[in-house]
Amino acid sequence: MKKIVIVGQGGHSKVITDIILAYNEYLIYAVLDDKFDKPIQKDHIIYGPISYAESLSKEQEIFFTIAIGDNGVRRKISRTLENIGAQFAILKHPTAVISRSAVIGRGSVIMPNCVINSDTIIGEHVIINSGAVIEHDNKINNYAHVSPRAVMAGNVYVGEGSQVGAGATIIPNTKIGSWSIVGAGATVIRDVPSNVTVVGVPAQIIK
Ligand SMILES: CC(=O)SCCNC(=O)CCNC(=O)[C@H](O)C(C)(C)COP(=O)(O)OP(=O)(O)OC[C@H]1O[C@@H](n2cnc3c(N)ncnc32)[C@H](O)[C@@H]1OP(=O)(O)O
Repeated sequence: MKKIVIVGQGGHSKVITDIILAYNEYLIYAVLDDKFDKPIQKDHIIYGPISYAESLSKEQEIFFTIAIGDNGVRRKISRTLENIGAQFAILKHPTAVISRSAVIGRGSVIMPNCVINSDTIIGEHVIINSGAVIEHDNKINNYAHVSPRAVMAGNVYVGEGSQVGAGATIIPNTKIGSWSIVGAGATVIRDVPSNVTVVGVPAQIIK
């Protein structure tokens, strides 16, 4: 079995652990978080600070997953790990329904009960959270997060680092810029620029 290192030990990390355990592809080898000051071993798992990734990355057949929900922090850590040559796992819960023509980038996580339809492209280090529906021909860029039960209709574009809140709906042919936030429950009916927050039905910019 391939070894996996989970970076981050918060709520998001618990769900990622369940996804790893749902498959027999990876063995949880280490959990890294800066709440640990030095590496220790417990129940056959190494717990240590994130800086310990450098020694772990030199081992054979070892993969990393960044189990941190904050998109900016995930980007920062991914860059640090890339610089030390880390390889990233793609994690897909067995209940997710994913089209054969969909493409999923390294480091991305597809949570339980998601649907990802034809010709959709999911970038790197993206989170598609529980029960989200990503219809055909979407492009979800690096470090984005589609929260639980959000619905992206056909041909939606989500820019780098943006978060689509829980239960939000984006109508077809709509573009969300980079590092924007769509509030929980919003319905987006027109393009959203970069670096803004939108809420409501229909969604309006509040920040
Ligand atoms: C497993 C997981 O948990 S995955 C994580 C899923 N997370 C989410 O879905 C969170 C999505 N986040 C939200 O919806 C947040 O409320 C945000 C980001 C839209 C706004 O948060 P903040 O920037 O802190 O704004 P704040 O709470 O100050 O609200 C600003 C105004 O917008 C309103 N507002 C905030 N969120 C929403 C919303 N989702 N829908 C409608 N109105 C909203 C507030 O009532 C407030 O209105 P007021 O000025 O008239 O009082």
